[in-house]
Amino acid sequence: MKNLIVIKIGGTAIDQLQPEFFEQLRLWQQAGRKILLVHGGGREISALTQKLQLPVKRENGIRITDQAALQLTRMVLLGQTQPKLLTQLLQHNLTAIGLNAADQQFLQGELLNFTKYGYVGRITAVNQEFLKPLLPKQIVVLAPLALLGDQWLNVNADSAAAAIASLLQADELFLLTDVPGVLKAGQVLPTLTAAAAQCLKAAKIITTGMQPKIAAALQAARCGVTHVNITNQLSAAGTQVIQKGDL
Ligand SMILES: Nc1ncnc2c1ncn2[C@@H]1O[C@H](COP(=O)(O)OP(=O)(O)O)[C@@H](O)[C@H]1O
Ligand SMILES: CC(=O)N[C@@H](CCC(=O)OP(=O)(O)O)C(=O)O
Repeated sequence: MKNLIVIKIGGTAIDQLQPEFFEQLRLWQQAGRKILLVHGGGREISALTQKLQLPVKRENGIRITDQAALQLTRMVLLGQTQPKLLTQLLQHNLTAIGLNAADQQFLQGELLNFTKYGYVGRITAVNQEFLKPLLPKQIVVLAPLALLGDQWLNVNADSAAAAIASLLQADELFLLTDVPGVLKAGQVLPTLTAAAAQCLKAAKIITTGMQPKIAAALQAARCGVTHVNITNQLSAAGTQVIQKGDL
């Protein structure tokens, strides 16, 4: 989709959005760019899980999601995180609409590995006919959930944003997080290839939530999204994740 920018905002990053973020969205909209926001909410899901004295189980940065965890995830993402982001957009006079996977079968998915992760999926289809007329007029805000038939699936938000950007052939994907990019010895790496990421993972320099983020970014770069950046602000390039011939 021409002129499309997909921005993923991590659960922590939502609480740290600066006025410049909203100003940039406004400038892009005025310039005719289409904007789709995918929000996380992992920290809030874990907080509620702990409050209810249930175990928080993760593997490779992915939440192991049984029925109870799925219910909590849906509650937090659609009842707490998404309205919080929509309210901030409203406060900055930006027109936005929040959608979930079940609206016109908006986001469809498939299971990742039920034995390992439970009801965790990846996004396989976006209802483009429904989306197209919405996008020029408003910012579309999405939670990282998908439907397989009538079964809801929890999707890592980085993976959701990358899949959506790939399926829609976005020009740009920003993975906004709470760090200025991929760090090595305290410095932001300006670029990152798959091969470099593998070495840094083996050296335990890339750990926890940064692992699925980089995997998602590489996937989007491979699928033809022209610019893929991991950063903490839209005005800073942070780390550009690039597709190389050595994958
Ligand atoms: N090499 C690295 N560079 C930067 N952050 C890293 C690295 N390795 C692990 N991390 C961790 O990854 C976190 C970002 O992932 P995550 O917490 O899942 O963010 P988000 O909620 O925005 O998706 C950082 O806050 C940091 O703690
Ligand atoms: C399968 C899986 O792990 N889903 C994530 C969805 C939210 C998310 O990714 O939020 P952040 O981007 O804020 O971490 C979760 O349950 O935490």
